[in-house]
Amino acid sequence: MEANKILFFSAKPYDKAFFTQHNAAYGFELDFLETHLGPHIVNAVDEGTFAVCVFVNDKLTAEVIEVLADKGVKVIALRCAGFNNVHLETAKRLGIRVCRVPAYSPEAVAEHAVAMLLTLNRKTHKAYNRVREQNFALTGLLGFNLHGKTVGVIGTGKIGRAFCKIMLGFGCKVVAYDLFEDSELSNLGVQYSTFEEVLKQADILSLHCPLTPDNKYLICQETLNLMKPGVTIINTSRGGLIHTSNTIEALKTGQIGYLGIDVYEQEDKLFFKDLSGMIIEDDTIQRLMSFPNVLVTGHQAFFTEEALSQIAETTLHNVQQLNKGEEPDPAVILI
Ligand SMILES: NC(=O)c1ccc[n+]([C@@H]2O[C@H](COP(=O)([O-])OP(=O)(O)OC[C@H]3O[C@@H](n4cnc5c(N)ncnc54)[C@H](O)[C@@H]3O)[C@@H](O)[C@H]2O)c1
Repeated sequence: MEANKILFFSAKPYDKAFFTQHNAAYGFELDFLETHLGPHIVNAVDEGTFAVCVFVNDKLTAEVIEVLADKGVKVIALRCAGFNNVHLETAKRLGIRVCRVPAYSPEAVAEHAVAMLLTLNRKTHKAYNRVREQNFALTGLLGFNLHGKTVGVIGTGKIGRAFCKIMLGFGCKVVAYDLFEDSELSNLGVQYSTFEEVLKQADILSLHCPLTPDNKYLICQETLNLMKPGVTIINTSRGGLIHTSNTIEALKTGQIGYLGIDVYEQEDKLFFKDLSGMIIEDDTIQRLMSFPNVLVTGHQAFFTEEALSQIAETTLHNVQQLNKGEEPDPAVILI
């Protein structure tokens, strides 16, 4: 019988729910493992597995991919956009196809960035706790309007574009920096400028560019010094864009007025896990979480029903095409 099984790694209950629901139209055999894929578990992949379905923290090293090839696995299906965790050369050499979900819901991430901003500027995170203790006093909850403020956007791809449009709707002035200018956004009123100029003008800065070797620690002491005192920074992109200890110093001096982060450089040891009963050894995240003007969420910007539906649908569609010997869209196929 032809292999029809997809084996999932790092599977959470919500992955199981959305993939099971969408699979009704595809009819694959689905098997879900909670563990990450790595050398410790790859031997458990059984023969007859057509595809492994993986997420951001699974480790598809050359060694792991060689075992997958030995087991007859034909496809590595990433249920995310990024693919820095897959050794593509080995997959290519061994004839394993690699597909991904390049875009699922830019609005999900853009709207989360806005949610973080609105939480910080109106202190709703504090108000929520306060009223639960029947404290209806307003002292300490003074916020500021977004209307009329200058919002700096770094990266105006799919997510940055959606974010710019929302901010224009709030009546903000939007200044942006990208390697490529988007004429649709310029026509809507977004003003492109140099990176330094965006930093100098922004009351609020939101990061929407990918992390590359060239832009690691884009936000560091040097660039923080260019910004307006009391600037608000939102990062829903990648933790490595921000130099965390420089940021903590800038929070202490007030150079950063508010910080909202959905991503953190050392997040792979923390995020997507319930550590509520554990001692966290990472003092940096503990220091960050101790500031009243810092909001941390655990890489949840993508986490909407619409995005999870799209991820399941695109992934199953990709695997089905490869299973039938059809060639998927170039945007989804890496190898
Ligand atoms: N928090 C989450 O849940 C989540 C989910 C999805 C994506 N993301 C992050 O969001 C990022 C953006 O996603 P996208 O779908 O908009 O990507 P995209 O490829 O559509 O857009 C990225 C944009 O950044 C620009 N860019 C690249 N390097 C730059 C630099 N050094 N300075 C300024 N601009 C630069 C590119 O030209 C492009 O326009 C992803 O790379 C990922 O890191 C986070």
